[in-house]
Amino acid sequence: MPQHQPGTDPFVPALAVRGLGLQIGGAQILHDVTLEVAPGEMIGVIGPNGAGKTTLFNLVSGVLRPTAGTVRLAGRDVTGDPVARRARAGLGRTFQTSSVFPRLDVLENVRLAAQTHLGRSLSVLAFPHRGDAATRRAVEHLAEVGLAHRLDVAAGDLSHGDKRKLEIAVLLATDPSVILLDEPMAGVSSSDVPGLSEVIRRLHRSGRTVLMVEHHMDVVLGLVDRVAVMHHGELLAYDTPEAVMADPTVQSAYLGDVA
Ligand SMILES: Nc1ncnc2c1ncn2[C@@H]1O[C@H](COP(=O)(O)OP(=O)(O)OP(=O)(O)O)[C@@H](O)[C@H]1O
Repeated sequence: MPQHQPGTDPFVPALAVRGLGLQIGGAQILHDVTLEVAPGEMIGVIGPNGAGKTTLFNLVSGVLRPTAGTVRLAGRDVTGDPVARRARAGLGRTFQTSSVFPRLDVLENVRLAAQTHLGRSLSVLAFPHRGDAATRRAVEHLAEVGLAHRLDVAAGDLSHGDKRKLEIAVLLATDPSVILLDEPMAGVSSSDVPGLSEVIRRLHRSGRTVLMVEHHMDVVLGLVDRVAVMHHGELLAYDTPEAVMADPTVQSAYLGDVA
């Protein structure tokens, strides 16, 4: 059982999406998506290309505004809030493409995020030292993702798998209660997949709430509590991996498409 983070109420969903829709021009990109995620739960979001997975993440994180429905974080309606306010409310997100500063070293990438979160100025000239709060926090998060031995390496020199781990450490430095991972395995070599999966598994075990869009079915099914299956902008199924895999509608609509 995942531990619940302090201050979270197990009876209030960490994330609740109700009747969420997005219409652009005449196109219905997302239609009537309703799902709840309990504190400490890990959800996999799957579906064929163009099914609406990234759009769902964009609506939840505030990159896009829905034309219908609501988004609630720990019971609070954030539907009208911009990205930064949702981030302050505890929503953290990684993107499909790498977002690290390639010329800065691993420690500096995370220290900057920690420093910003702790309310200090966003400056690499803030004369950091190993004992300051932001640096301590950065080292802790880098240990959590298994990069404690690579602090001085330029982020641009890391493998794709290690860059993904670094992005997760950057995210952890902002202390998110709900984490959205958008295709964490994208571009990662197959030899790096097990290590990265283990890092994600640890995020879950530490009690954080995680939603993950991922095409690697074996990774998703081995990690998550429930799977949300998207198809043509709608939520086709939302259940345990076993139930979803056994669902004939899912098999024909999704698994049939990708076979
Ligand atoms: N701003 C937009 N304007 C018009 N169409 C859009 C817009 N954003 C997304 N779409 C369309 O909506 C559909 C869903 O796209 P989305 O990127 O959410 O799918 P996805 O499931 O994440 O796909 P993938 O697995 O390829 O990343 C696609 O057909 C896409 O072309």
